Amino acid sequence: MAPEETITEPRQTPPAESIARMRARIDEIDAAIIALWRERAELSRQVGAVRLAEGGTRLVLSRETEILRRFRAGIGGSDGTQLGLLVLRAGRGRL
Ligand SMILES: C=C(O[C@@H]1C=C(C(=O)O)C=C[C@H]1O)C(=O)O
Repeated sequence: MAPEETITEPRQTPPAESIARMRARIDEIDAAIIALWRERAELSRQVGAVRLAEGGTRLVLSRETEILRRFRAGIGGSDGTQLGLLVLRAGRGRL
């Protein structure tokens, strides 16, 4: 077989290139998480303000419990709970 006819394996992406591509996506994901975090905190703050203005409570524990359950189920174990607690705190403030 002439050299120009040699069948070669598809060129593997060099590790540095694939790491750079994955890191670019990680950076996009982080930016999305930060934007969503800020949006959620602002919405939570607004809901709290409306409820307080109507004479309601700052907290709704049944809803917080359900949110924490989702974080625990979706992320797993105590990390899920911890993250859920941080998300809640970002909006309604510390307990
Ligand atoms: C935003 C609200 O108020 C508080 C904040 C919550 C939240 O950040 O998800 C949930 C329950 C409430 O303790 C709400 O009731 O939806």
